[in-house]
Amino acid sequence: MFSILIVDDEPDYRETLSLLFETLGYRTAQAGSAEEALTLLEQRFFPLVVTDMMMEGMSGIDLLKIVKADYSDEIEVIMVTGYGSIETAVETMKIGAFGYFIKSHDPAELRQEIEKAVECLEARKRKLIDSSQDSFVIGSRNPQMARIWALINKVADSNANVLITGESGTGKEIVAKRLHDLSSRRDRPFVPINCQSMPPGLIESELFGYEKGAFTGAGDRHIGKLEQGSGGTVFLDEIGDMSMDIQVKLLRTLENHQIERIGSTQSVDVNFRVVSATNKDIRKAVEEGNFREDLMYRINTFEIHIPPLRDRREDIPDFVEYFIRKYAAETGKYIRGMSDDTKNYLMNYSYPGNIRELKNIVERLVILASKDGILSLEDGRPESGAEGTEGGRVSHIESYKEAKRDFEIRYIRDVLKREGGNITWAAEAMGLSRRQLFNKIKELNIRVD
Ligand SMILES: Nc1ncnc2c1ncn2[C@@H]1O[C@H](COP(=O)(O)OP(=O)(O)OP(=O)(O)O)[C@@H](O)[C@H]1O
Repeated sequence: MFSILIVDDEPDYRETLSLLFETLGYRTAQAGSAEEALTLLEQRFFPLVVTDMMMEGMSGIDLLKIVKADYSDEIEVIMVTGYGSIETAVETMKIGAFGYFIKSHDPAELRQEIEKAVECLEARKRKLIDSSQDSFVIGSRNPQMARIWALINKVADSNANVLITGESGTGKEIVAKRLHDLSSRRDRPFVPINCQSMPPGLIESELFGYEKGAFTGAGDRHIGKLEQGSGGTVFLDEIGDMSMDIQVKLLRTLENHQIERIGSTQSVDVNFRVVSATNKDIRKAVEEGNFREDLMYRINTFEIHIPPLRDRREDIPDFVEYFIRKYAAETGKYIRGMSDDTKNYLMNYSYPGNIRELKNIVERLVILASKDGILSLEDGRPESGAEGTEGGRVSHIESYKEAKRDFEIRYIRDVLKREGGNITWAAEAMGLSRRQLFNKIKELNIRVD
């Protein structure tokens, strides 16, 4: 249900608006001042704020300015005032209000404004979670993450280097791609490079390229990723794992905007923006002498920290819906809904592998869904019906904890079996790191053949 925050220092007027909006089918919350509204916005996400203009303390205009600065288009604001004038209406719209309503006017006008705003917010959301190949979930129902999306929108069209931090699977690469897509570099290449997966010798030639015959095995000239990304964005994933000597070379390139291919003495001008990501604590790496401080300052003009999925559970339903649509389209299956226990499981699970893990769980549920089109953990269990059931009915009710453990054991066993017992591959398929899977295997006492 759509939530509207009503801000007014007159309790009666707040109550009237609340009644009006609730009869229209919206959920409401009330704040008696702009200050209280800001506190509420920190705790819960309201896509729409309807605020009085003249209030004791901070005015509605001040509130509008702060909301637009912190959340930009993630939150729309409608300004309500007792004394309307064309000038104030124009002023509020210039600051970014979605609409304007004068208290003495017909409430039908306000209703229309609200409906327009809701339609606009929902259309934006639909566009963002459509199931086309390259789209992703953008925006958030979690206040902290909604602010991060607003910051992403703001810094995208600048040349500032951005460092994205956060646990594995939180969507750092998606954010990097979004920064690129929203920038004026969008028609030029987005070049991702994983600094962790490549052996140190290879990463240098991948980044800087080489001339024909530069070293044994160097066939034709190879254009490196930094040169390929010229005009566009280079995404340096897992930058915390970059070796010290490559860090020196990268820093030099960032300072003088030139590279030298290996085996060449000529410099080539390059103009790329760097977006980097790491799930390591880069400041600690600097303290421990594993990361250059000067490079850290170069790459993090802005730092964007993405919280883990378990700290923004409000977003789970949108992700689930998005991935169901994606995998239903891919598999050609018609999915009508999901069982209550599956919903509870998805809402309450801790997702150590974050969005990647949620994505893999939903993919699996869609693939294994039976003909009725209802997603069910029961279908997700390969050996379901084999034990603990009588005539298809569960003989005793397990505690939630037991059921979860049971699911995890079967799920991990099944994926391990499918990946031929290879823990690295199985971890990748599940959206976990190797270590996370290894710890789970130990904790659940699973035998790996
Ligand atoms: N906002 C999103 N919308 C749709 N899918 C998403 C979103 N964020 C992440 N994902 C999906 O989750 C998976 C992990 O995302 P991504 O690779 O960006 O995470 P990461 O933080 O870079 O992970 P790692 O640190 O392991 O490289 C990907 O498959 C991605 O498609």
